[in-house]
Amino acid sequence: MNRLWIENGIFVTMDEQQPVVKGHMVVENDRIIYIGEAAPQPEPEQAERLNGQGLLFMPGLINTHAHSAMSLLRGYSDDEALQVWLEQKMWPMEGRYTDEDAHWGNSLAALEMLKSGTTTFVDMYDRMPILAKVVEQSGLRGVLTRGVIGLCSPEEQTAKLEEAKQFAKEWNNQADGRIRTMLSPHAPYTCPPDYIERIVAAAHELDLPLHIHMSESAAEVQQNVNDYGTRPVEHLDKLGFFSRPSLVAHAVHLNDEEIALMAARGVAVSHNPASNLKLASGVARVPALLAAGVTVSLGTDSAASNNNLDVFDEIRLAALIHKGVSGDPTAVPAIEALRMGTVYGARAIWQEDQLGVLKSGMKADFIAIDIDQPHFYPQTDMISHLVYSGSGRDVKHVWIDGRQVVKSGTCLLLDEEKIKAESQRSFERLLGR
Ligand SMILES: N[C@@H](CCSC[C@H]1O[C@@H](n2cnc3c(=O)[nH]cnc32)[C@H](O)[C@@H]1O)C(=O)O
Ligand SMILES: [Zn+2]
Repeated sequence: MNRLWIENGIFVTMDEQQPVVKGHMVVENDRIIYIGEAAPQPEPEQAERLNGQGLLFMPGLINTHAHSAMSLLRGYSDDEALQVWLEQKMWPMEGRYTDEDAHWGNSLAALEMLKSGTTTFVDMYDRMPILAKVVEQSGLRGVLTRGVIGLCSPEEQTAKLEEAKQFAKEWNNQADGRIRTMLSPHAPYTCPPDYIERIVAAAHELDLPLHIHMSESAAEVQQNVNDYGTRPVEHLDKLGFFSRPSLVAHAVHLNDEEIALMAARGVAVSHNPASNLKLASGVARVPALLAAGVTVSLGTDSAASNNNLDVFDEIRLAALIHKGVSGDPTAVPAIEALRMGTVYGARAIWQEDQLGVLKSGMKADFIAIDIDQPHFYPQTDMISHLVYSGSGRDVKHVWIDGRQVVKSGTCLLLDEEKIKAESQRSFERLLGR
């Protein structure tokens, strides 16, 4: 039995009932068992005690769209349009990856995510067993899916789908339940309709959710209309995609009918503001999506189009850019942006009953921010400070499933120096291959 009793802390809970608590939190094994202003009664026995003075505690951040292994390609191709970046820069480099490269890219991402306060992430890529092992070791929580590109022979399509199914079956609920799995056609423009239908059928067979890149650029939407006579949302709907719980990344170019259809089907969105700005894909219609009742969460996309994995950046961008493009300073208020990185993230991966809120009975996935720094003074509205002044660099401690994984900025379960050195060597080998 492990017990942790935090005293004297400020807790930004994301719980509508008591949004900010100054006081105590008690964790037993993987769960929060108490949070409140008064000291817990009776006093927890044999608990490790932590003085929360100078710390702000909040739910761990949830990154709902990433490609961890691509961390090795950070800074390799900047300032290009999506299709050029993807087809001419990323794919050739990814084609040269070995298992070892994937391991170091994934480890680098795990290190960066943990240290900047992400406790759960969604990842779509290949060589997924390698990432699953990194998740297992690092203590992270992940929703993992072997993404498949269908621009290949029917035999290769089948082999990729089988690999994706196998991975999903083998790893679902592994790592003490911290790993969940999904299936994912990469995008409507990289998977022919009949292949998407086969993937949807497999998701029904295995009872899994689906993930996909959708309506990221205007060119992609136009191509979908030219090739299939419909825009991507209707196209996927006709293929049965939304008959499964689904999470779509980007969703930048949507019309009102598409937003209404997504709301009706319960489709969740991973909004990736930094990646969309950098690739000049456009700005997603987040206020309209939220108004329609669509769950909007936040993702970094990969470090090759971001170029970091700091979800605080996405929170801040989400709170800023929609004001800028709409001319309405009340668009996406701070608290709503913070929800997108926590509660709505949990909802987008169908784990809102467990994650995203600090409340008795929830999983003990939480982070401690060092607020004894100039940019957090005067200590007034801490939600405003987190969104508009904070960053992942302010994260001091991280717990996942009640286990401390980052202590005073150091990852307890990963070898930081080795990961940095091996990532550097992997990248140099990739360049020379
Ligand atoms: N290599 C696999 C597919 C891996 S899915 C992950 C893919 O998503 C690509 N990717 C990363 N970010 C984006 C994005 O924003 N839009 C579209 N594709 C992306 C990434 O380069 C990678 O090729 C196959 O051949 O089946
Ligand atoms: Zn992506």
